[in-house]
Order: sequence, then C-alpha cells, then structure tokens
Amino acid sequence: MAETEAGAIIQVKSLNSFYGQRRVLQDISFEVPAGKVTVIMGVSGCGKSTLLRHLIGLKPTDPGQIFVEGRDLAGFDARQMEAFRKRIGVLFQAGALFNSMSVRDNIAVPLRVHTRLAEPTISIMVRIKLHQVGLTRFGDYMPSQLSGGMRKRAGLARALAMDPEMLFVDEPSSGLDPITAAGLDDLILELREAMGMTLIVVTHELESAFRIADQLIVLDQGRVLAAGMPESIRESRDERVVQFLTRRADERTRDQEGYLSDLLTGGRKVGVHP
Ligand SMILES: Nc1ncnc2c1ncn2[C@@H]1O[C@H](COP(=O)(O)OP(=O)(O)OP(=O)(O)O)[C@@H](O)[C@H]1O
Repeated sequence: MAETEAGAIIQVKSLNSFYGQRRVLQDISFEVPAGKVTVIMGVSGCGKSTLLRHLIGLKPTDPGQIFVEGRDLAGFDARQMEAFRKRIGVLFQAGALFNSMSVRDNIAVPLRVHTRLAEPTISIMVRIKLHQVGLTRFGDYMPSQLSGGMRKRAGLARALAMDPEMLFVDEPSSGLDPITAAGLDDLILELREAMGMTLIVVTHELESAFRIADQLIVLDQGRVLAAGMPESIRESRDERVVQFLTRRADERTRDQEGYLSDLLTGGRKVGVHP
C-alpha cells in the first residue's frame, strides 16, 4: 500500500464523533505510520472502539477527516470502500467466530466470500494461516472446544485470511490470563516483523500497550491526552499522563465493579464507564 509523503498510511484530522447529541470523541488528530504498531489506549468508555469504527469506515466522521494514503475516507464510493475493506483485517473484541463452523471453515469465510479461489487453494491458504497463529492441529475443532486464547488466535487467523496490509485489533488481551495475553502480543509483533504489516491495536492494558507499541495514542474522555513513542509517554511529566499511567489499582477496582454489574444486569454495560 502506498504511503503519504510523511510515511503515514492513515491521517486523522480533527475528528469528532457523536452518539445522538452526545459527543464521545473531540478534535482527535494523529497519524498511523506504515509497518508499525500504533496502540490506542485509554480506560473503558474513553472512546477507543468508536475511534476504531471510524478508522475502518463503519462510522462517518462528524466533523473531521480520515485520510487513507492521502485520500479522504468520506469521499470513497462503494467500490473504493470495498477495495479498502479487502486490504484491512479486523479482529473484534469478542473474536466473533461462527460457533456452528469448524475453525478451518471460519478462516475460509472471507476467502469464500471475497475471492473466486478454488477450494484446494483455499484449503492451502487456511493451513498457512493456522500455522501462522500456532493452531496447526486445531483446524477441525469447533470454537467451543478452544480456550479463550485459542479462540482469539483463530479470530486472528480469520482476520489475516485475505493477507491484509493493515490489521485492526480491538482489545487483544481482554479476558485472557497474563501469559496467554503475552503470547498474543508476541504474535502481533511477529506480524509486524515478518510481514511488515501496519497494526492498529486498541487496548486498556498498559503492560500490553507498552510491550507492543511503536507509537502510543492515549485517549482520555474522548480527547488525545498524549501521543508519541512509548518512552516519551513513560517519561512524560504531564500530571494527567502520570495519573493515567499509575491508575492500575483504580482500574482493577473498576474491572471488578464492571464484572459485578455485568452479573447483575445480564451483561449489559452499566457503571463501568467513567
Ligand atoms: N452505539 C452506541 N450508542 C450510544 N452510546 C455509545 C454507543 N457505543 C458507545 N457508546 C458510548 O460512547 C462512549 C465511548 O464508548 P467506546 O465503546 O468507544 O469506548 P471504549 O473506550 O472502547 O470502551 P470499552 O473499552 O469499554 O469498549 C461510552 O460512553 C459509551 O457508553
């Protein structure tokens, strides 16, 4: 994929976002360098997933602009949008595998829908993807037979099926134990190293963010609180950034509260957003 003169594959300029009358993103600007890992981080409810939806063209900017290779995403016609979507992979938070299909068939879905490849070719490509995510022996398994970490890997294999140039990942470590989460982080870094892929990862996990990021964008209540290389964020003297980086105890409490409220409300998110 071509880059802009500045080496940025995506440029976000003064992006705002609303749900009804409520503004959830305010004046967001940053650039995504090609072939690097950009991590968008912030506490639950700060607008990370909403920003991701804008970046993949699922929500129009309101106002503001997103440029892909220098071209305004808002100006894409249906054909250009389809071409763009074929060049990106998305791993949503829940993994979103089809439970009634084997892992192999799940990974084959994008290839069957978006290409005219013959089944033997699809079968080879699926095998390559299974190998890439360390699930070589699990193609015949059903999603329900896999652990949480393996389901994420299978979701990742499906997101990689079309060999995307850009991969968007929403909360790779959510719901995983630290060791499994670290394994997934390593896999993300391998994709950057081995394939020169551009990755945009959304997370609220500080440890994971600092482990994988070439560039960090810290969101706070819908605004960019800080942006830059991990070292510069870590060394920031801005009081709000320091507060963000030392918030872990609070966050854990919030997670417990969220878990409890999920139990009480049957999974609807209440009380977890600040
Ligand atoms: N479809 C929607 N309709 C109305 N409000 C929404 C919708 N989706 C998100 N919001 C609100 O917008 C704000 C930002 O939500 P968003 O999901 O983008 O945050 P987040 O940082 O990704 O949170 P999380 O980590 O919990 O997913 C939150 O206050 C949320 O309640």
